[in-house]
Amino acid sequence: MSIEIEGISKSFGTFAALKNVSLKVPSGELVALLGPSGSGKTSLLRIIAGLESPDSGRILFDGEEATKRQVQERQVGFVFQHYALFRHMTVFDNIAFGLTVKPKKSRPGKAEIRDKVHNLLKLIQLENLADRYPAQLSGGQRQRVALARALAVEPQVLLLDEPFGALDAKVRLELRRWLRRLHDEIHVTSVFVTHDQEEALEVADRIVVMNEGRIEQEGTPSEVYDRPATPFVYDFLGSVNLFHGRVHEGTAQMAGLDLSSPENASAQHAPAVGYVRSHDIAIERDGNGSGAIKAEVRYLLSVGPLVRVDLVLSGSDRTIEAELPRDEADRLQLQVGEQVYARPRKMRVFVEDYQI
Ligand SMILES: Nc1ncnc2c1ncn2[C@@H]1O[C@H](COP(=O)(O)OP(=O)(O)OP(=O)(O)O)[C@@H](O)[C@H]1O
Repeated sequence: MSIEIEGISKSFGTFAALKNVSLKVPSGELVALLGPSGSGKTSLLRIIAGLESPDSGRILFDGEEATKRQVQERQVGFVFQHYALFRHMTVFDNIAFGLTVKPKKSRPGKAEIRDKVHNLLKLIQLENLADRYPAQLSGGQRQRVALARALAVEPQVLLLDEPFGALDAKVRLELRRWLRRLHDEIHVTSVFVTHDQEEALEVADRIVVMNEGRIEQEGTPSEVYDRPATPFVYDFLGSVNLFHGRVHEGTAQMAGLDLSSPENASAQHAPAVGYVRSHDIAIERDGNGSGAIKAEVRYLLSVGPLVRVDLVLSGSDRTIEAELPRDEADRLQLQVGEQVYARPRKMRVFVEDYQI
């Protein structure tokens, strides 16, 4: 089922949590709402669910107005960060719950419920744990059961609010990959709230980046990562360095670099900021050719397969951060305190309201 969100606004008292948000979620897609705390992700999810009503705007399911529909009529399944399973019920009974409380005329028979729960147990790969109680499961297993419980009633839409937020990093990683594979199998339209960029980039078909109650950008993971539409998106999706400068005679000049910027010829002397991701800064021993900036190595830190290098730009006290594969760092044999050259391989320049 497709979801259309048209011009939704929502305030709590005088605080505007959502400001005229519009979004289309095509049927069968897995969409991540990504943004910092307080950006309005959960509010939007709750409005889609019918747990909250908007002050203005409309929600359409498959093109039909659903704004006034009750939660029960919307056929949505939820998984929350702390979706407490029923403690006194086994895994089997937890998953079966939604089916057993259906009105008699639409309730499946016992045998049908049993088959369905077994199929779901297979789907979440917990076939052997049907008789356990929630307290006898790990956090990751509990969230898988919560997902199976949500899926048991065959929702048209699945809403997930930070479902892996309470789990440790390794389990989170496993579960998000598992969720991606699961979605490839079942294709239920899903909206997934997260503040974790990596999680969104890895799991979602499309990412909606939210900030202060508005959508900053939406697109495929590679679109939002490789072509951030705004400085906010650049900053939010991965570590980034800022180079401050000005536009002069059609060229953006920053930190001793000249960047040709024909589109910008009209914005003479406008302040400009160049954004470069840490992994797009190369370090060289000799800065042959243009485009390299002299810098001093201030700090080196190995993080798994990468080495983080803090560099102080020569002639200023500004620090930038480069990220190198470990073999590249080994080859360069960098030492703290020595002079090197930093070369931004890819820079995106934002001049006031528009970008180059
Ligand atoms: N029921 C409420 N009453 C008052 N303010 C609320 C209510 N619900 C949300 N807010 C406020 O609206 C803003 C957006 O909240 P929301 O939970 O949608 O953000 P979020 O992006 O999901 O953040 P988080 O990741 O921290 O959950 C926040 O400033 C929050 O304090």
